Amino acid sequence: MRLIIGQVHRNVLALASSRSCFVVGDHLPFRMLSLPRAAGFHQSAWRGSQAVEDSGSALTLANLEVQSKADYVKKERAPRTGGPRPSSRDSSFAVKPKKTYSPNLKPAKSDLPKSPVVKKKLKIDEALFSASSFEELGLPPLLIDRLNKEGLTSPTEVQSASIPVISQRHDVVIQSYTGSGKTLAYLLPILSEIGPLKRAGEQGNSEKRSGIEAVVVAPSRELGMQIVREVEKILGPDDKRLVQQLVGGANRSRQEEALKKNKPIIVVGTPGRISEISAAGKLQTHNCRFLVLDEVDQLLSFNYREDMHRVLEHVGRRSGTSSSSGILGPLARRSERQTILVSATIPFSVIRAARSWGHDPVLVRAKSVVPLDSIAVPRPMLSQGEPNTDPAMSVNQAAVDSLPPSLDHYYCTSKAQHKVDTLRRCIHALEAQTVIAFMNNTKPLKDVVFKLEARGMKAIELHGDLGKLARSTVLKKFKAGEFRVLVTNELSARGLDVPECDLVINLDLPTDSTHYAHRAGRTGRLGRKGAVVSICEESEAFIMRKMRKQLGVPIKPCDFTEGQINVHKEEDVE
Ligand SMILES: Nc1ncnc2c1ncn2[C@@H]1O[C@H](COP(=O)(O)OP(=O)(O)OP(=O)(O)O)[C@@H](O)[C@H]1O
Repeated sequence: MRLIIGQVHRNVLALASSRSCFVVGDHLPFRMLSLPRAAGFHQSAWRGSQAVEDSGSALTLANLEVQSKADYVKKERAPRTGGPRPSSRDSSFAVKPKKTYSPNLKPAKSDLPKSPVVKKKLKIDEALFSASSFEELGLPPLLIDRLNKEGLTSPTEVQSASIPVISQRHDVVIQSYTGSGKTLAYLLPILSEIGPLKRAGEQGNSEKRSGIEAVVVAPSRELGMQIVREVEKILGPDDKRLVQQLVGGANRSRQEEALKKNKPIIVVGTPGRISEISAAGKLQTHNCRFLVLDEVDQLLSFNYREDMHRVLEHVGRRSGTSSSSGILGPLARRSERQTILVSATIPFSVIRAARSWGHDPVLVRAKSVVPLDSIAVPRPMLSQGEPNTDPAMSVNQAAVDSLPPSLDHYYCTSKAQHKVDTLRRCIHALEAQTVIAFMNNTKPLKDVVFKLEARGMKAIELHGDLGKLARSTVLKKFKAGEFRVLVTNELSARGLDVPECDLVINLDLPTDSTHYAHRAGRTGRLGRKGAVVSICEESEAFIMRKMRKQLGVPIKPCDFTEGQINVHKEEDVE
């Protein structure tokens, strides 16, 4: 294996990419993935990756020659390049019979949720699930029992692709659209090897190891706590103390006490709190086998660089391994752990970082597994596949691949002072029951909540200025259906899983297509239907048209009158 050592050292924490990602190292060639061993079940994907490399074009499911269920994805995504979607899809919202709703005539109490709150059964698109079972993926029987007890019987596509590859000890980058089940895609292979549910062959190793065996890092407390709940669910009530949250905003000394008392095998936390406790010598992660960065593109942004540097330097560093002054530097230490990087949006800077950190790192997507060194720097393309001369108009491939196929996208224009009214009309017209409305700042959230409540629509705000307890209470109440609208900011854009959410509204436009994609992904979870409506001022409509081109999806202009949505004639994609 050829190492460009100098390059690695020079590039530690170098800033990279327009999205302010930093990378450790730059060019490290990796051994090619041994096909029969690691990706035998994805030969077609492999062939596809070769083609991609040759053509130098962006990596997509389509050019990976994926057949069968991938056709489903293709069919769903085909209209994104311009033409209108099949009418059956539009019919969910656009072709509803006219109702007699009139904002002036309807009494305010009609906005109140029907009481008592009855949770409707959510229809899940089965095409998202893989043909194989958890048994076929080689998960241990105890773990499968626990999954079945929680009602989880079939893996999703991304889980089917990830579990065998992680079990074969590859470092991986997992990219799959929002709500496709990425959390279990990395948790299940980890819990197959550590803790009380692990496979029989691993039991003998338990004495050799002690302490924390997996560290999961997430950018927000909410996401961190959500992952903790997921681990607790799988471990079951008797063993849930084996996972410890280390999120910011919570009492640090209590977390440190719990580490000492409960001796967890897995910790989940935010970068700041993990590095704080680690620096204080209260968190021993040197023997750690797994490091997961969930929402990796955000974690590698400039804001987190110091804390992430500590995490990357310490997790999985065995005592006795040479320090950073050693000739291999950070690479030697990295070799002891398996690194798993996860997000719906994987920019090329993350691929570059993963190449420099990993052993045989591979990119896992719902239908494919490809070695990272086969991925060329993407060339900007227009959505129609033509070469691009204006970088601002290029398709943002990372964002395109992150959008669930089951979403309908719309935008409408409104004067700033009428936006909340438009929001209400939109909710009525689409008959949405669980709505997340995004704004860019914290201050106006309260005002929107006040206006909605004044009209009898139950709404609540969520933002970072609320204390930890208040934040979790708000989320709990919203998930329980006590409020119809959650008015929030970017804090909730990533990872938040509220399966019932059937409508996302942008009351302020997101800053770019990646932010649009993460916000949009709060609905349409796990193949469910969902709609995204952006409410903008007339002068901002061009931004929506631009975003439509960058994302390659139809974002249709519309308005809401007489209690229904009127979709305007599809504009040609310019
Ligand atoms: N195999 C499965 N069977 C049934 N439900 C599942 C399965 N896997 C995951 N889920 C559920 O699907 C939902 C979405 O999963 P998850 O939050 O992991 O998605 P994600 O891909 O990480 O989304 P995001 O990119 O927004 O973070 C969760 O409610 C999770 O419990």
